[in-house]
Amino acid sequence: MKNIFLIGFMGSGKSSVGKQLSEGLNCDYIDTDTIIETTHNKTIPEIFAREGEASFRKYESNALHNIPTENCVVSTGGGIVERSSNIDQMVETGIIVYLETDFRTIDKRLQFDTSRPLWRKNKDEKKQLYDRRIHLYQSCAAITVSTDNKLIDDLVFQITSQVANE
Ligand SMILES: Nc1ncnc2c1ncn2[C@@H]1O[C@H](COP(=O)(O)OP(=O)(O)OP(=O)(O)O)[C@@H](O)[C@H]1O
Ligand SMILES: O=C(O)C1=C[C@@H](O)[C@@H](O)[C@H](O)C1
Ligand SMILES: [Mg+2]
Repeated sequence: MKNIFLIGFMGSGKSSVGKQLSEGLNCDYIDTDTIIETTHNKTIPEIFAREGEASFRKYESNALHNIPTENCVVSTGGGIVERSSNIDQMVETGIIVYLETDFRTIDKRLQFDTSRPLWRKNKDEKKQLYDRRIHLYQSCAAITVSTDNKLIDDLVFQITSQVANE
């Protein structure tokens, strides 16, 4: 099976959906954020605070470049599309699924979140980041699934059927 890369903004559900999707497809599961935290033995907020975002992006590209070449569902970090080399790798080696989610939905899902350094910014900055990134997600996705008002189970079902047609 080709790798399946889940992309989308913070809070779109890449990690929640990815785990269940991999179980349904009976394949391996990888979350690039988890790989980074395990490899460097630090939380993402610690990496951002001590080393900065640029360092985090290097770790993220390394994590992506070292995953197995097939049979994995990969939940990426929301900023994976910030580097074009990451996009190229995902396009060339797998099927990219974009979990499209309204900003208002994300704002609601992450209202009490403190684990995402880029979500701690003010609302205008977060909306600007969202507006800039949606074009990147849209431009590289083979499959787009809207997650607003959808249950994780239903998203897993929808993605499983759409991936089978690829
Ligand atoms: N379809 C959904 N319906 C309701 N809540 C959801 C849905 N998908 C995700 N959530 C909730 O939103 C929060 C963020 O989800 P998750 O961690 O899976 O997002 P993510 O896309 O992996 O974010 P990140 O880019 O930061 O890794 C969690 O509390 C999760 O339970
Ligand atoms: O959108 C982003 O840039 C991020 C999303 C998270 O998955 C983590 O990768 C980190 O908090 C950065
Ligand atoms: Mg995640």
